Amino acid sequence: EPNDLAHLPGPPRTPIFGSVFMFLGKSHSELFKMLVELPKKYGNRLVIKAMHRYILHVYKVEDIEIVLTHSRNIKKNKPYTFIEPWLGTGLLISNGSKWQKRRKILTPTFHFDILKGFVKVFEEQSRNLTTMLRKKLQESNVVDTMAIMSDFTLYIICETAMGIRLNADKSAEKMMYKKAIMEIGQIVMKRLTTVWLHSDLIFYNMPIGKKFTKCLENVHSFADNVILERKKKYESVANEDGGRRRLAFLDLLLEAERNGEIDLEGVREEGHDTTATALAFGLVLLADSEEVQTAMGIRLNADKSAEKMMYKKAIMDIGQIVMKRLTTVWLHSDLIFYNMPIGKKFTKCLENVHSFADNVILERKKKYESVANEDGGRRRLAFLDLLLEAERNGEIDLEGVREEVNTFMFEGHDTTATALAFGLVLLADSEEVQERLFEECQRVGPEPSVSELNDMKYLEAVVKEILRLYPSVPFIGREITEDFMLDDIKVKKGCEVVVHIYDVHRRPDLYPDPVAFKPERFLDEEKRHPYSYVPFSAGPRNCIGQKFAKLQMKVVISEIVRNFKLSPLVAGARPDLKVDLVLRPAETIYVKFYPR
Ligand code: HEM
Repeated sequence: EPNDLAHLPGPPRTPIFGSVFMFLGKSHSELFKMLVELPKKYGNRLVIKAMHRYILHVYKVEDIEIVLTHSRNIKKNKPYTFIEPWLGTGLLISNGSKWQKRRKILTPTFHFDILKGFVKVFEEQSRNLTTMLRKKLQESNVVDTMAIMSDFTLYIICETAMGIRLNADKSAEKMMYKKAIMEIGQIVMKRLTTVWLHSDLIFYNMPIGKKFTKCLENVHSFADNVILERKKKYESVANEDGGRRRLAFLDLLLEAERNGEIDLEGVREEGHDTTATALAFGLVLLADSEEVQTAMGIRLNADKSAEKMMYKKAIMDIGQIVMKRLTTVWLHSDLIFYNMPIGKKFTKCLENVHSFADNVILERKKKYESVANEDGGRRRLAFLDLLLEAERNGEIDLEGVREEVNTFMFEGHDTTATALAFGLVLLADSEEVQERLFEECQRVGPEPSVSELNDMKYLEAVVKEILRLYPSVPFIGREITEDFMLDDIKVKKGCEVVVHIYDVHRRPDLYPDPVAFKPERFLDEEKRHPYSYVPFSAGPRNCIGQKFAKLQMKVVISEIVRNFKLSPLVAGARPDLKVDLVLRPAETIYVKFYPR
């Protein structure tokens, strides 16, 4: 059966090797330029043959829609297998039922409600960044954008998703981790474009493969430490609480209080309701039971026994008094009741039960807040806790936890960091955009809430335009597992399809004056094909962290614009790019900062 792809245009193919030779010996930035040139030479659908593999590259919006929305062709293509030793088959790389199950477990951890809690961390880290920058500017105005942004995003992913604060004593490990990621990206690209390095046997026995192994050790040791640290904390809380699930009744109320859904008085009332119910059923002794203690998330230990006795006695007395009052008609009057010894005793008893209940609330609140504050005010079942809980329940093993931590630690920081680093270059080059943003920030005031951030339309347009010009993941690929039609051509099982996000975003027919930085493009509700803008991909394998990424970008960009004026080293200059796992500048990029 003839292969439709064999007839599509593309670089010259030799019978056995296909087109692999054209990539040999090229630098990473030369490779990037070559890739960008391909559609100009060969059109919107082209094929590169690598040995026996047909790799279809698509640039047409309609084709991109078909590929990305296909519900069963969700398997990632060959290059992803080269990063499997690092990320395992975590969410980015896995497929089939494993991917489905994991996606289901992890989706709630990036729910909008959870993001709202993360905004505090975004803000705090943005303030730390501006403080750091102000200090730094006393020596020099020239700032390495990638360096500051990758620190910023790494702090954030660790603090929000992992529940771990990276402080000064971890800076050596952090540096090693970041350096290893950069090297892994370069090595993987070298391997991809050098056909004999595809063989594991050859690759791992050459210096480049040995270096790769060394890098893996470094990234894994960093991630393992994060897991270990959080696991220790998680288990210490879980064990203290007798292995119960963490969001006990009282925690839920305290959480609601933190979120402003209920006030402290409400917490007290709810807490007392339980007492009241217990009373009503005459189950006074319930206060002594495991269940009540579990619900409240506290342990009544020996040093509380006096208070506990007092509480139980008070409850007994209250029961007796209420019955007496009920059956003695003149005691129904508050005026009489509270002025008689029985009423005074009642008041005393109330004080005792209230003080007991209040202490329970206070104690748990202290513990709850110490955890919540340590974790930067985030909600408690963040990403890593949820995984650890799933591990406790036997839904995932520790290796699975590792895969996801490695995946999210990388995807969750490096992508956003590069977008921000490029974004600062673009902003620096346009005073006009900075001023317009500054005005919008002034209208809202410092520390905008999530809904205020969402209302900042110009900020939204700026973030979109940054990701149009510099989509952190410039291309993505699939291995076809089920034949499908791309309009008139049949794409068969075993082929690979590559979607070029970067190139689509710069097509002049879709974006007039495509290389210009014009956030205004996204202000008018002009009808644009939805698949002409896909920085986060689309369809079933879209980015799980897109809201997280955009919100984080908005917070830090507005904080920077509020505090600094940026200017370029060379007006109008745009960095050369290179192939890597994410879009990277070929050289370090600098921007000048001036305090406002
Ligand atoms: C500006 C920042 C970001 C961009 C441009 C971006 C882009 C993308 C793209 C294009 C994909 C599809 C990849 C593919 O098909 O191979 C993807 C997937 C993914 N992203 Fe992001 N991403 C960003 C930030 C984040 C963040 C902050 C997180 C985590 C907190 C994250 C986690 C993931 C994961 C886990 C996947 C795989 C999802 C799946 O296959 O089910 N990303 N991202």
